[in-house]
Amino acid sequence: MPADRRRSTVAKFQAGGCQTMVNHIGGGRGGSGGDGHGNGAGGSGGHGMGPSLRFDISVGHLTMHNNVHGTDDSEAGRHHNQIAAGRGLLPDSYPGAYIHQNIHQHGARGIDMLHRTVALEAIHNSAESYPQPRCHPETRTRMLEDLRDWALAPDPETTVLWLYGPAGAGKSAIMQTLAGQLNDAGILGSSFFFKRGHVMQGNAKTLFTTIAYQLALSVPSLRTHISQIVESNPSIVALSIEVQMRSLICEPCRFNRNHDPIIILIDGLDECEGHNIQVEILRIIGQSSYQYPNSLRFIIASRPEPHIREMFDSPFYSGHHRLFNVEQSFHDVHRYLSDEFARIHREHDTMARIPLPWPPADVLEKLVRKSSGHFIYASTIIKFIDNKNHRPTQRLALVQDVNHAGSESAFDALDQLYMTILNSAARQSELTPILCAIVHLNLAADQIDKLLALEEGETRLLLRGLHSVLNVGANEDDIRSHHASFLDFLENPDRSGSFCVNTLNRQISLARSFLQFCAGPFQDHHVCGPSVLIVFITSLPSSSAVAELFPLLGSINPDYIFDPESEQYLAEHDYFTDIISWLKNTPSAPAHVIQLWEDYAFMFSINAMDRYENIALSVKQLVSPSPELVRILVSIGLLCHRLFEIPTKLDLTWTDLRTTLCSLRPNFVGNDHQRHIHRSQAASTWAARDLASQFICKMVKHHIDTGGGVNPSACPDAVLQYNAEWFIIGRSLENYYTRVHCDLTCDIAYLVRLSPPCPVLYRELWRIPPSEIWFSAPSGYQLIHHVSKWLESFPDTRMELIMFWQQAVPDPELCDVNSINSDPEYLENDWHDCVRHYNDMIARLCLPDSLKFPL
Ligand SMILES: Nc1ncnc2c1ncn2[C@@H]1O[C@H](COP(=O)(O)OP(=O)(O)OP(=O)(O)O)[C@@H](O)[C@H]1O
Repeated sequence: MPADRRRSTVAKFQAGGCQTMVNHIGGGRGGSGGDGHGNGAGGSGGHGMGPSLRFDISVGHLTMHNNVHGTDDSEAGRHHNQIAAGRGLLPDSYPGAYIHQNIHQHGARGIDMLHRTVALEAIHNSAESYPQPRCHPETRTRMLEDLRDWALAPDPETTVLWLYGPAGAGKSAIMQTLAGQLNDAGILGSSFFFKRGHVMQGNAKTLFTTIAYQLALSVPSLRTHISQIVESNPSIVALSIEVQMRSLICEPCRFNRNHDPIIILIDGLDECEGHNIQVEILRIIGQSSYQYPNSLRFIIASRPEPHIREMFDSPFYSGHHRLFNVEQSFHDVHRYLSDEFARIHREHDTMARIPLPWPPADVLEKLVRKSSGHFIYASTIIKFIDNKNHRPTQRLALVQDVNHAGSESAFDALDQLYMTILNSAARQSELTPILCAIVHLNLAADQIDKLLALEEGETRLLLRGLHSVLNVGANEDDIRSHHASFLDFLENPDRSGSFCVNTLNRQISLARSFLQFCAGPFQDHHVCGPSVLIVFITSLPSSSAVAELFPLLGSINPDYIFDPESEQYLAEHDYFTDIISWLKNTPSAPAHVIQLWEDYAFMFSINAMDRYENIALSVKQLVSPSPELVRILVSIGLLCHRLFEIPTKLDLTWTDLRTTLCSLRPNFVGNDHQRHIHRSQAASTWAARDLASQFICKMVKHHIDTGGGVNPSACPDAVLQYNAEWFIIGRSLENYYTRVHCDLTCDIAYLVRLSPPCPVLYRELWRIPPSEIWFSAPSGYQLIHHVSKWLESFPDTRMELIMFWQQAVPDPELCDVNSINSDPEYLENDWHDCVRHYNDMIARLCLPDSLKFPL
């Protein structure tokens, strides 16, 4: 559209372009004359035909079909003929009218035929849909402005706009308000508001005929063409919607003389019967935008149902549509609520003594938050409170009482909406466990699949029907509710009935699935941490009803409990105390399950004590710890291994680790399997020797198993580390393999340095293939450094091994000898730090000083 034309359109918009015409026509008797308007003089009444008088009220500027047969010569008729030439507008109570004779005079018999088939109630200001939802003043202003700008843009990049948002977000109110504004400006082509289940508005049969009918009346240059098409082929109204679109809308639009954009609004596409038809409508509209790119502009509003989204996401629509999200607006809802509360305060007699502001600001804020920025909640409570038969203060109190269950609830309308959505979903019985997991555990779709042992993708499939209340998002995103009120609804059995997620049976069933999942092999780091598990389990009543969960609580895979990712959460709050006291308070909780959790709590505190200041640790005085215990302590304190790695690194079971470590626990009641250490004075050094020997064997074995090659997936330590850091983007197993290999070489270096001079260990070091030593240059230099120092403790000088390793450097150039990692001073400092760390730990555990390494 040229700039000046656009200006004229906008000017029309701003001016409102309204002409008021009031047409008094009485049924049964001749109508009284219409009031004069513009140049027209008021006409005298026509000779009415009584019952045959018919109004078809439709969009503002267009039609009041006054089929007053035999009254063509009435004053009223003539008068209307004069004013109908413009695209005037009538007040809402008297939608646009101009009399049919006008059409007849232009030979528009086809329009008359069309008129008999259209769904007048689907038009934006139809009497039947009164009162239509409208935007409260000063709300959605920016959105409405953006929509108008898009619709009137002179050179649009797209001609189809999809306005989407969850149930009750306010889409229809926006579409109604926009239709009214465009109509006021005389630039609305047509509108169609679908209505679920309605005989005329609930299906696609009349969509395009209704649109064509309005176009014939709103765009003068199309009128004759549309009329002639229907006249020459009356059966068009019964042909396929594709043919109707092409013949009644696209073809005539080629004759649109003024080239102004023809704006067509379609609201509630998701309410049209049949998903396939909805998609078909989009296909037909999309096709028209290819074929007639500049004449038609469609604004289509719907909930974000997957099949509609998929159509817009498909290559067919790619680049041809604009997305327009009806976002939450807490500001708008606040505005609406405060205005409405003020009005209620003004209008209700019982409010005279209630001080303003009412409700107080904090209550208002809470209500705004509860709305989640969508209007459905806000408008529902206002309708409930604004009831002249009740005191608004009491009604507001009921709204705030979420547990209120009376004959009449504040949320009846809301509940009906949610029930309709849930009842129309497929496979409802399978839906409730998923809803339960969403509400209680905040999970993503793929996590729910795993937790409930569903086939991959099943949760997403089952939730397809609930996109208007749930934001399912990408696979790894938590599923969120669009409306906070939907969660309240699901949690209240009086409101959600069989969909309620808060019944004890449902919660126990979810707990069972959760515990079964955690009892299985470790699958995933991010499904659910122990903190989530503990919070959920301890939210269950401490009654015998939960007895079936005890065996499962006793068989959780510790990999889940000591998962490094959960460590921080567990450290922030004493979840272990919560579960232990919950178990102790629950009748018939078995003692061994309580002890197991006490052991876990103790192990966790040893693991985390030097990383988190708030971790309290109480230990018993142990004068002669077992060699196994010392080995584990060397692993934790000197080599800084974390608990989750120790079973793999030291080749232990979790039970071994638990029994050994918990022998330090003050009231440990397991098998006291501590053995006295023969050389208690040098327990640590012998533990270092044993561990060094174990790690050398591990390295040699890996070399043999992989034929000297690099095989990351055959290295359990690398796989473990790789999985533990699943959240790091761009990580590769190869990197972890290198890191683990480097750590192993470094561990051997430290352990050998701390070992007593031991010829057996010396011989074992010879078994390490040189390629393993130089797999990573810095750790090779580290090994040479510490083993050289260790060899100094031997009575005789043995430096052949060091020379052998040095000669085996594959390419000294490649090995960054100047790197800080091979600097002797750095190596010494690093080693000292580790030894000090270990010695501190021994002190904190109140173990004998003899266990410390000399520095
Ligand atoms: N801007 C607004 N100002 C005042 N009331 C509003 C506004 N937007 C929506 N409402 C009210 O909120 C309720 C829900 O709005 P609406 O029907 O437009 O939502 P919707 O997104 O079309 O919902 P659905 O997807 O269920 O069709 C209605 O009662 C409506 O009148």
